[in-house]
Amino acid sequence: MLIQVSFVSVAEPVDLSRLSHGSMGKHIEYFRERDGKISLQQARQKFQTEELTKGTSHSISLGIGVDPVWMTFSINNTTAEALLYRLSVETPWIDYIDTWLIHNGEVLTHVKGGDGVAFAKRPMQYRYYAFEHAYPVGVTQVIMRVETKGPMALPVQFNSVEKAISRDIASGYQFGALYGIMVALALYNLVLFAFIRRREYGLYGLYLVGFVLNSLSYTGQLHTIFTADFGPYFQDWVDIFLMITYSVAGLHFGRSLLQTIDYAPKLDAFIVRTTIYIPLGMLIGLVFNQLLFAMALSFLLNSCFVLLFIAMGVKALYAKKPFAMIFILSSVTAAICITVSTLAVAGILVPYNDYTFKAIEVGMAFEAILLASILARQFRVAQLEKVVAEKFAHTDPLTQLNNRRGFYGSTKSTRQQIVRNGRDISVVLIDLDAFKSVNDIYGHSKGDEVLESVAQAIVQTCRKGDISARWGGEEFIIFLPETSQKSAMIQAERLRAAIEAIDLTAQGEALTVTASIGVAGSTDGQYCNEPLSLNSFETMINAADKALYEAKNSGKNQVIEQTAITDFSI
Ligand SMILES: Nc1nc2c(ncn2[C@@H]2O[C@H](COP(=O)(O)OP(=O)(O)OP(=O)(O)O)[C@@H](O)[C@H]2O)c(=O)[nH]1
Repeated sequence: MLIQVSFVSVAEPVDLSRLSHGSMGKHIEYFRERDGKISLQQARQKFQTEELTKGTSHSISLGIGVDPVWMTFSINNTTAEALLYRLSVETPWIDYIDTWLIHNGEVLTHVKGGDGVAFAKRPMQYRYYAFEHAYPVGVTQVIMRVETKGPMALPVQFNSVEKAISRDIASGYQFGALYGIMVALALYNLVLFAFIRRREYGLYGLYLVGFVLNSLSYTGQLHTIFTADFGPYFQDWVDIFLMITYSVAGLHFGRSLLQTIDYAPKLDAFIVRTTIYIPLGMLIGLVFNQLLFAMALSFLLNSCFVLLFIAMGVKALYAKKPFAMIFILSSVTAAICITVSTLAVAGILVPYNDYTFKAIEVGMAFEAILLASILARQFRVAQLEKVVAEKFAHTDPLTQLNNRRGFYGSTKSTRQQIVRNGRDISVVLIDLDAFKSVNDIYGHSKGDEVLESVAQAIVQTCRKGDISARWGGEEFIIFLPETSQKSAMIQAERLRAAIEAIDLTAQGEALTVTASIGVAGSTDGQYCNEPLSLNSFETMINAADKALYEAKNSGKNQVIEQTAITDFSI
């Protein structure tokens, strides 16, 4: 009878011959240690006499800042020999875990661990609490006491050692893939930043590095690799500072990408202040050794992070910024995934399992990739803008002809070739007559229309190979390769007539436009009695200008060539 009573409240033992691996969550019964610390003996009594709560999912998730928990489950080794199994609690932040194995009423072993215990003293040098034991034939009761300041999420796993090792390998691959993508993206963006010096690439790189460090830290991996011997005190502080690196870099990346300062100055200033004051508050916490205070601030920043991201996206959408929608999509996805993981860890609404625990990482990876796609598109837009800017640097926006810079650039190679071959070049300079009065009488836009029409007339009159440009306000120039001054005169006269014939009306009346034209050029490869040289081009333009001046002074609407000019020494 007594034996029967003692098993009433303890769940059926798990048969090891049928279990090579799995979660113990649904086999566990537990109670909370509400009235001060109790001994193992007292706990054993409670397990036998009190009503216990049964686990319902893979993890016993009870929330943040809760009383210590006593848990128990039993396993039954029905084989003929002891079996080596690994017992683990797969949350790395649990402060203290004590496990007792009880066989035939005797305590076989007591294993202490948790991140409150120095890494070197933990039962396995591992990122979370785990130990291996050869379970003897028959029933062994496992009793655990867990105490932690952080979230009480207790996914208890019981695996044969082979299975435990293969789970380790699988999780190594998963983390490797995740961090591999993140680190590759981070390096790529940091390299881009080093070469093209755009802040958003650098900040995005830092954001990704921060994310990886944060993940390494809260999954306990950092402390098994880099900071194993630094002690739990150091680890706690490192954890909370690493937690905020990605949010700080991420927020500044968002500001820089969306240029929030231009259309949401208050939000922008709030973000700047948040990313200064919260880390500052944490530093003060460090100086006064107030871990809980600093921890609360880091949680606050990380919770605000996603909300501020969404707020930036919404503001950008209202301001009709490109990429705003995809920015919102990425941050909302991340927010949902972070919420899922947080609720699962806190034991509220969402069941705890491998997927819900890792949702935060999947969400962040998804967000990182979407943000990378924004940067890639932005890169493309910047390239297009550069091409357009380059075009405008050489083109007059009103007439679409070359400007001065475009003119020199596009004539250069032809000039060099002609000079080498001893052939002819000519220059025609055109200045509209009394153009000021067109603006004054009919307005500036009519003046613009005239300039466009003249540009068209020039393009239509030019032969293939001629290069025209807007030289100044109402002045145009044409470079005529393989053309002697004599031939240039004929072409200039044709152009003068074409300009005069432009069919324009203003205020219901015909508007006649005329131009004065100066021409200068070489004959038989000679210019000013010397073979053409590259220098003679400037001299030729000046000579055409003088001829133009002459045309203006002697009645306008005419073409004059440089022979009328006697002084070439410009
Ligand atoms: N609409 C318009 N006007 C321009 C532009 N660039 C320069 N102008 C005008 O062109 C006029 C040039 O005037 P002036 O240099 O006195 O020349 P003009 O009236 O043609 O006189 P002459 O050359 O002596 O026949 C000025 O009124 C400028 O404002 C432009 O892009 N669009």
